[in-house]
Order: sequence, then structure tokens, then C-alpha cells
Amino acid sequence: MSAQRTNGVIVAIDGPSGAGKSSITKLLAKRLGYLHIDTGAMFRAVALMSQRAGIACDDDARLAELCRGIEIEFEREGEAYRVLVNGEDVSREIRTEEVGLLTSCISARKPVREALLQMQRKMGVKGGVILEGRDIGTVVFPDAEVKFFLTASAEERGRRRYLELVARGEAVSLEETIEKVVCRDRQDESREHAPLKRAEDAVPVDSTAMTIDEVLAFMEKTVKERVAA
Ligand SMILES: Nc1ncnc2c1ncn2[C@@H]1O[C@H](COP(=O)(O)OP(=O)(O)OP(=O)(O)O)[C@@H](O)[C@H]1O
Ligand SMILES: Nc1ccn([C@H]2C[C@H](O)[C@@H](COP(=O)(O)O)O2)c(=O)n1
Repeated sequence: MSAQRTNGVIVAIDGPSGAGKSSITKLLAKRLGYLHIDTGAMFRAVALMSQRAGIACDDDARLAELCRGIEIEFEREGEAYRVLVNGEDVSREIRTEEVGLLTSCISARKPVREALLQMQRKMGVKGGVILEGRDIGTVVFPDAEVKFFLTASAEERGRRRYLELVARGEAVSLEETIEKVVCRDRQDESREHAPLKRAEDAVPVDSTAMTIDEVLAFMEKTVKERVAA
């Protein structure tokens, strides 16, 4: 472990939409006493601020200027966390379907990725963190001590997202939800900058037939074995 890691190791959890990254990261961070860094929420926050400012999602000059002027923070709230942008709690607004769709475009823009990359590295460099996203183990922290690539079949991820949306009272169909998951996968995997892909040294975890507790137990055991090694 490098001398910079004064708070513990860095754990990276990458994977496609609906794989269970946020759910697992929240629980694993609690068990390890680590900080949960939801990098997807950071991209969503930039998308929300760009929407408010009326910035086109391919206007790289204005997006770069926007990113220079915002501060994104995670504030613990019991077992969860709030997402603050310049002190404003945007935890709910960033989770709308509209912001999610806009984020797919915003997250493909180089100035946004470069700005958030610096923020994420600053947040995690001392260790004692679990970062979840699409490019943590490949771009943000290629030297992370433990990397996982968490996935599940598109049908299973669509089913999970469908159940989540229905529980929130949204009128969606399972078929269209699976289609949106597949569309999001394609966008994240095919973009030019920091595409979604498994790092060669990432431990693959296919949770299609695993419960959250089974995934959590496997990951906790793996992290503890790596730290003890
Ligand atoms: N192994 C699992 N078995 C059943 N349900 C699961 C499993 N893992 C996660 N879920 C459920 O699937 C839904 C999506 O999980 P989560 O939001 O953690 O995924 P994610 O990878 O963070 O997605 P995104 O990247 O789109 O934010 C949640 O309702 C969660 O409770
Ligand atoms: N490190 C990351 C994290 C997220 N993204 C993109 C992928 C999604 O299109 C969007 C929202 O992510 P989610 O909250 O659904 O995990 O942000 C990325 O490109 N890189």
C-alpha cells in the first residue's frame, strides 16, 4: 500500500447501470468504516447544473467553465449521504429520469470527465474509500488496491430497476425498462472517453443469481484478504 494511503485502501466498484453498485457500496462502506463516493451522483450533479444554466450537452467550453465553478460534496446523513452542489442539497433532483438521460450525454464530454477525475482523485487519494462508477479501476484509480467489476444480466438489471421505479410509483413497463438499461450500457461502453470496461485486475462479480447479502459477503471477504496480504 502506498505511503499516501493513510486512511486505508482504495476499493473500486465499477459496472453497468442497475448492477447493484450503490446498494453494495453503501453496505460495504458501513462494514469497513470507509467513505462511500458515488461518482455517478457527481456526473448527475453536473448534468443538473448544466440543465439549470441552459448549457447544451455538447458545449464543451461552457461545460468546462461550469465545472470550474462548482463544488460537489457528500454529507453523511445517518447511514446515507446527501449530495451537495455549492452547498445546495440536490440528492433528490439528480435522481430523476430526465437528469439520468441528460447525464448519459454529459458524462461523455471530455471537459466534464477531466474535471470530475481531479475531484474524485482528491477525495480518495488518502484511502479508506470505496468509489463506485464506470471507470474507477481503469482511469480514476488504476492503482486501487481492490477492484471489482459488478454486473448482472441486462434482463435482471432491468427487472431490478423496474421494481425500484414501480416502488416509487412510476408507471413503467418491464420491457421498456430493460430496453433503457441496454441503451445506457451501449452509451457507457461505446463512448470515446473513459468507456465502461472491466479493468484487467478487477474481480468480476456476476450478481444475476446472487442476493445483495451474498455479493456483500464475497466483497467484504475479498477486501479483508487483500488488506491482510
Ligand atoms: N443482487 C441483487 N439482487 C436483487 N436486487 C438487487 C441486487 N443488487 C441490487 N439490487 C437492487 O437493484 C436496484 C438497483 O441497484 P443499485 O441502484 O444499487 O444499482 P447501481 O449499479 O448503483 O445502478 P446505477 O449505476 O444505475 O445507479 C436496487 O433496487 C437494488 O436494491
Ligand atoms: N464514474 C462514472 C460514473 C457514472 N458515469 C455515468 C454513467 C451514467 O450514464 C451516469 C449516471 O451514473 P449512475 O448514477 O447511473 O451510476 O453517469 C460515468 O460515466 N462515470
